[in-house]
Formats: sequence, C-alpha cells, structure tokens
Amino acid sequence: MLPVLQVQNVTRIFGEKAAVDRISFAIDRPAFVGIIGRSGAGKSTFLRMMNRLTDASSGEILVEGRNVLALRGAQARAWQSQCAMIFQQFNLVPRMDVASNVLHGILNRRSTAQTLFNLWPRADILRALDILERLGIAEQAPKRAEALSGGQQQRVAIARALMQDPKIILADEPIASLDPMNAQIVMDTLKRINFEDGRMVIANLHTLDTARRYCDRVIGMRDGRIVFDGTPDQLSTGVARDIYGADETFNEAATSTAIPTDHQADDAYAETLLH
Ligand SMILES: Nc1ncnc2c1ncn2[C@@H]1O[C@H](COP(=O)(O)OP(=O)(O)OP(=O)(O)O)[C@@H](O)[C@H]1O
Repeated sequence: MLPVLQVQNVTRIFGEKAAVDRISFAIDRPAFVGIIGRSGAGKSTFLRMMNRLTDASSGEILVEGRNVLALRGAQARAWQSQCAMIFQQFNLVPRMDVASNVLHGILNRRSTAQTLFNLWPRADILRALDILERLGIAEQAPKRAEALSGGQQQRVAIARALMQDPKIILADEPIASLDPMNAQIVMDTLKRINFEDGRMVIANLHTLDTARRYCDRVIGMRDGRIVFDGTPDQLSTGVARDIYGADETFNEAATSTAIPTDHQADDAYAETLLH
C-alpha cells in the first residue's frame, strides 16, 4: 500500500540559504505528526510548501502517490482545500460573525455575488453550525470573532478548516498564542478530529511536552534538516537538546506548556517559548 504522505528530498532556498534542506520522510497512516525545532528551523516553510502557499525549490511531496508540488491552477487550488491550514494568530475576519467565518472555509466554492451578500445555502449554514456544536462553541455562532477568547477563536479556525472537509490539517504553531488551559483544549480538539475522522494532522509545535503528549510521530528539524524522526518515547532529553541545538544547561521543564500551579511555573512557562 502507498504511504499516505511521502516527502522526498524537499528543499526551499531563499537567496543563498536553504530554509528547508533535502528533507525526506514517509507517513503510512493518518497519524498525528508533530514537527519540532527552534525558531528558524524551517517548520513553517515546510507546511507552507505542503499547502502550496510557498513553492518548493526541488523535491516531491506525494499524497497517496500524487505529487502535490506539481499541481497547477485549479488542481493546485483543489489540493489547497484538501489540506486546510491553521495559524498561530487564527487568521479570522475579526469583525465578522463566527458562523460566517466558518462558512468562509468554502469561500472558493462560491460566486463573488453570493459571497458579497453573504448568501449561503441552508445546507452549508447547518453544516457550519453542526461543526461549531461539535467543537463546543455553537452558542458563539452569532458573535463577532473578535469578541471571543483566543482559545475559542482557534476553535473557530479549526471549524473553518473542517468546513473544507480536508484530508490533512496543517497547524502552524496552533497554541503558541494561547494560555496553557486553552492550549490544552485546542490540542484535544485537534486530537479528536485526527482520531474520530481519520484526518492526518501535521502540527508545528515548539514545546516538547505537547509533542510527547499528542503526537504519534515526531519530526525534529534543525537548520532546515531533519535531525530526529521517531515516536514520542524516543524523544529523550539528549535528543531534544540536539534538536534545539542547546548545551547541557538545556532545561526540559523550560519547554513545558503544562498548566502552571504557582507563580514560579508561570514564569518558567513565559521564559520557555523557544523564540
Ligand atoms: N519569505 C522568506 N524570505 C526569505 N527568508 C525566509 C522566508 N521565509 C522564511 N525564511 C527563512 O527561512 C528560515 C526558516 O524559516 P521558517 O519560518 O520556516 O522557520 P520556523 O522553524 O517555522 O521558525 P518560526 O517558528 O520562527 O516560524 C529562516 O531562516 C527564515 O528567516
């Protein structure tokens, strides 16, 4: 059987520098995949190549055997709707209501006039409300997106992604702007979608404990290259040190997103974000 995803020698060069440098890996089922590494390791560039926001310089990304990097025009757009993206800053339309934000997940299937007058078929509206219900935020549907907490906004972004009925969800640091409690809710939501719907999730994460807790597979990147590819239990402190290019003073607790119980933990959390 073909691997669901096969990344072969993918490179992206900016100027003289390879942001992503000949990376290869294969995933054989709709797993929850975490990509970790410090700022500038190439994580976002990789996700952006996968959903064709950025062109690759060379290499292939095969999804069920088809090289998505070679798709052009309408086929490339169709692929983009099959791999929905979630961002650190949610990227909602702040002044628009939540339900309309979710409906915008299928914007590219609508005519300009329909979009302009915010006209949506009843079936689409009901589906958007069902998705919001599933994510526990149905009562927020009429509110403006900007009125919601960060965690709720990220769930709206996930709902918008689900509206596309994607095969793969790409999440670029989905919890980096959230407090630990909301981070947990958002990660639990992604995990549920992965488990219940069989959609692959590939998430860029910058905290080790999140990668360990939620991922089936972890890929560690450093300077554009893959320096670790394994299961969470293979992710020892030594391996983590190598991924982050840290010395023996590297403190694992410092990458924790655990819910803090006192001020000390709070301070440790604030210091950790490896940015
Ligand atoms: N459009 C661009 N033009 C030039 N250089 C870029 C561009 N996008 C990314 N880079 C460079 O590529 C490298 C990898 O960046 P990338 O954003 O992929 O890393 P990252 O691991 O996602 O880090 P972060 O967590 O900070 O987003 C960095 O050195 C960055 O400066």
